[in-house]
Amino acid sequence: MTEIVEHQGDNGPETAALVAGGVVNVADFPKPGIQFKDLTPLFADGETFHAVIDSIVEHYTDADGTLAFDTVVGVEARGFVIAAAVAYAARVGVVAVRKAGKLPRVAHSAAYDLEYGQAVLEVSEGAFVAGQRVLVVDDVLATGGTAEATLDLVERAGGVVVGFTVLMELAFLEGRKRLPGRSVHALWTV
Ligand SMILES: O=P(O)(O)OC[C@H]1O[C@H](OP(=O)(O)OP(=O)(O)O)[C@H](O)[C@@H]1O
Ligand SMILES: Nc1ncnc2[nH]cnc12
Repeated sequence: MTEIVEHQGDNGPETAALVAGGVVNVADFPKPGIQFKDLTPLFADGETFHAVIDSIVEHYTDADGTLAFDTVVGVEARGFVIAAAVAYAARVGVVAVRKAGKLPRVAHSAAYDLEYGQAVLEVSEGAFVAGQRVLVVDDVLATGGTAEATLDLVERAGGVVVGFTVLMELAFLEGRKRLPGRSVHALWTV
């Protein structure tokens, strides 16, 4: 069995503890051998969800209140929950990067592997103004396939990725190795 080593995460031990308290481990989902991290309890707890979203916005806000991003991207489906809340709290817009076949006006597609399968992600025509600063958010960083594909799509669509944030990073799957030179931010790392 993999030994789980807990680290505090980039926003400090209090935020890491909040995230940790909202995650349930489910063995053998969606396939045998996968330890699935279910963050739906975190989303369902209003105070925790609020604190976690505020913590992300604060991380990208400097001392005089200036935001480091112009828009937020969420990755289907769990990333949508986080992205919409971050965008609302920061008073910016939100862009959905979707699984194949869901968008009516596809500009770019990217096929990728994730921990338990393969998929294709797509971004809409006109999703970004050229040079727009983009924060990409998701719930989990595992192997990094989803993140690598999403960041590539954002850049092909004209956005400038200023950061990638997740609530939980499974460091033993080494997702950061797929994201060299990227600013990766995890609230809780195991
Ligand atoms: O780092 P990786 O190995 O690529 O895995 C991380 C991705 O896997 C999950 O999404 P999933 O595709 O299961 O979609 P869902 O949100 O629709 O459940 C998760 O929300 C991340 O997007
Ligand atoms: N183990 C895991 N738990 C939850 N989401 C995931 N996405 C990829 N791997 C995952």
